[in-house]
Amino acid sequence: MKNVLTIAGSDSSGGAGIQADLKTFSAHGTYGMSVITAVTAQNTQGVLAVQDISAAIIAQQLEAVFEDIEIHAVKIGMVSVVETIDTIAAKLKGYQAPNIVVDPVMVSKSGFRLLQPEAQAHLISKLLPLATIVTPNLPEAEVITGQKIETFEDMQQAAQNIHAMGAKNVLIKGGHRQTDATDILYDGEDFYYLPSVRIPSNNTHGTGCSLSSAIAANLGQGCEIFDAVRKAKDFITVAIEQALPLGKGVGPIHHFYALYKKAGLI
Ligand SMILES: Nc1ncnc2c1ncn2[C@@H]1O[C@H](COP(=O)(O)OP(=O)(O)OP(=O)(O)O)[C@@H](O)[C@H]1O
Ligand SMILES: Cc1ncc(CO)c(N)n1
Repeated sequence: MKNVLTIAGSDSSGGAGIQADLKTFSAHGTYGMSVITAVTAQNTQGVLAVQDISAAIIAQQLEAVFEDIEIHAVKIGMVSVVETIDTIAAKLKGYQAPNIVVDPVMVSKSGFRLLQPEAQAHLISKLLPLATIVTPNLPEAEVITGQKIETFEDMQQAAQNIHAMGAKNVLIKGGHRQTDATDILYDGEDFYYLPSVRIPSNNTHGTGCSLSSAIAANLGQGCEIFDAVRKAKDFITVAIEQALPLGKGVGPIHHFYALYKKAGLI
């Protein structure tokens, strides 16, 4: 059994954040752990409020898990503020954490800001150099690079620019593209296209969180980077196809569908 840690915010509706990450880890047969950076009051319709957790408690959560349990991969999601980023960067360096997946969460699907503007530059300078892979969506890649991204060529250019900021691998996600939902992986040498049609679903709450957690679980289980991303893309596509029409807004994806199907339970 491989042990995978998420460092992220809590989503009370269970579709994104820590809850999506832990469900994804379980669906991949890994043992999931969590360091909570913020508590959001959130549902399928939006984010109502956020309480950031103090840097001291974040540091103690990190110490609690790293001092006790071997960790094979780490996913970083919502980090809110500068102090949170500093704490995470220092601890992950100190413990020489392996397989770090950075999902540079900035704004929720409903448009609520989950990363303070003054923390954006900090995320770039402190977390990207630690990243085995960083997984921006198109608006996040635009903020990180300062360039407009529309075409596949723009996505490739952005991936190269973000790679130059220190991330070993870059996955530019195509969930916000107008046409298809093709993602592009760049490993510093080659580009790999992960093609996908756009599934006409309103229930895509937590897609980004779950994709990055799936990549972390796959890396923790020993996959090479392309395999880890390709398997995660397959997982997210099935999970979106079978998404749950829960709530009055954007419902969650189905984290366990692929697993149940494989086990012959569906
Ligand atoms: N409608 C869709 N059809 C097929 N794939 C999709 C769709 N929406 C998102 N995806 C895929 O889901 C993954 C997450 O991408 P997306 O760009 O939605 O992330 P995100 O914006 O960070 O998500 P979140 O809103 O949860 O933060 C990507 O692999 C993307 O291609
Ligand atoms: C806590 C949390 N993290 C990440 C996201 C992704 O948008 C979200 N909606 N909520």
